[in-house]
Amino acid sequence: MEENDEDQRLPHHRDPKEFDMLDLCPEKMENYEEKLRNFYTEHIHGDEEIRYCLEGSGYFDVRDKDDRWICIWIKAGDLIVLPIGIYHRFTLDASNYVKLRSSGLIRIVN
Ligand SMILES: CSCCC(=O)C(=O)O
Repeated sequence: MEENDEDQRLPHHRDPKEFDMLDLCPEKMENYEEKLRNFYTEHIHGDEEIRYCLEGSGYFDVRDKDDRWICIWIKAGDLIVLPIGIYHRFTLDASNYVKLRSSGLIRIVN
């Protein structure tokens, strides 16, 4: 096994060094439109996804076991944990702004 392979199996989200901030608004983010489009395209990750909302708000849509969308509105003070293998997407609400603390290493697998 390559050293890198082993790294891929570590629970990155548990390492405080791996956390970063995501300031999602047109003024603060390069390629804002493209990022938003990507976030709203249904996808899953090879890691659990943990997001803590510091400011603003937005919607996570997650698929239930019958493939129906469940819409989760997150606001400042909310924490969301998406287990590995949960199809999801994200978009802003009318506030048009969200600031999230997030796990830094995310591997999009689809
Ligand atoms: C804007 S935070 C959530 C975006 C997302 O779906 C992801 O990072 O996988």
